[in-house]
Amino acid sequence: TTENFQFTLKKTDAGARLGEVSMPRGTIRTPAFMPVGTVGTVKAMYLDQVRETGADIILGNTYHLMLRPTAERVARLGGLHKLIRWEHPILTDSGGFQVMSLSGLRKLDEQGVTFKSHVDGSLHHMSPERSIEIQGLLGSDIQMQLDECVALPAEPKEIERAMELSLRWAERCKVAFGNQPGKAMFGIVQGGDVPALRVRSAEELAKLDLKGYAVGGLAVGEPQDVMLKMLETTLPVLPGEKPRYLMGVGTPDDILKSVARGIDMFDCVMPTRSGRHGLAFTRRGKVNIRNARHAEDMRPLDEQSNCPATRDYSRAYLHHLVRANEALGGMLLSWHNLNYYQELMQGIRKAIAEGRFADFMAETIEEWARG
Ligand SMILES: CNc1nc2cc3c(cc2[nH]1)N=C(N)NC3
Repeated sequence: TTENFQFTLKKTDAGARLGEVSMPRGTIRTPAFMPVGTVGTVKAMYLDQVRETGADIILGNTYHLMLRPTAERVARLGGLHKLIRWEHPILTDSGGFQVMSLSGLRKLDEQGVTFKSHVDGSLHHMSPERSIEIQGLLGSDIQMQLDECVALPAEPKEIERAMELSLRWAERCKVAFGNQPGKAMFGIVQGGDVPALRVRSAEELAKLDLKGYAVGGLAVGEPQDVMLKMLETTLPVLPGEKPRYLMGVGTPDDILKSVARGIDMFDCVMPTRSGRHGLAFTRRGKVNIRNARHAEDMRPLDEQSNCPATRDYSRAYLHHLVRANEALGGMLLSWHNLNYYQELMQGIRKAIAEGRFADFMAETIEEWARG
């Protein structure tokens, strides 16, 4: 680790990149999957287990934490890392996406957004400056700019207006963030599904010389081929020596195809949320453990795994727990899925290191299909 934020590109294999982000709190091996810890917890998991699965960094959310327990209280309690007992890096989203998707949005203007809390209906205002202030109070290592996310489909004029506002907010966030050597503020490329707007957003953000760049406004229900097309349009315009983060993505298939196009970092609720609903990701494809076919299947999900949830518990027991809506069901499947995602990332990193990523991707997708 270093006292500065440092991204090192170690190897490329066609479009895929092997790298690492070193920060005072630890090193992030990329391509990286970041478990989502929305309100200061990766749901149904102990953070020791999250670390054990191989996670180098987790996410927190400005929107949720500012509403409860509030950023000021987290700061009084010593910051998020101390409060939740995770001493490795934490990336916090800015609230841009959550305000649009979760709150009763009241007003959006040049200054910021005014919204009603989905927790208690109280009124809140968030400006780019306040979002960065909150992320600072939380002690976040990688802070995201405040952006305006437009739900697709949308009129190109509307997408352009939101993209240009997000660019102005990126500059204000850069000023508000100032100079914090061991930390980083990432910009977020917007532009919806309009290639020319994506390119302009990426070009303008690149001029700000930020520490890293996220591709946002995707994984909002658009088809995978549209998402991949936007990556092919956007990534070549972003500086190659900076990390690229695809927000909210995704399934194992999304991740493989996005790594192939040059994405370094991912976050998604998929492994934890679907685990709580009884869906297991495995090397042989998805297993809906609720399905009656598992009721007396004494096999574990994968006897070769080193994860206890995957190796030691029968599908029959997992089926029973999920059908009975028992907490242990969601706990074991979240643990299994996070471990599967990290094993996938480990396989991806190894394949890039050995110059065989294309084969790894084809073989992995083929094995899922075999079922
Ligand atoms: C689940 N899909 C998803 N797309 C996203 C897109 C964004 C985001 C979070 C997301 N999650 N956070 C932002 N601040 N902006 C863009």
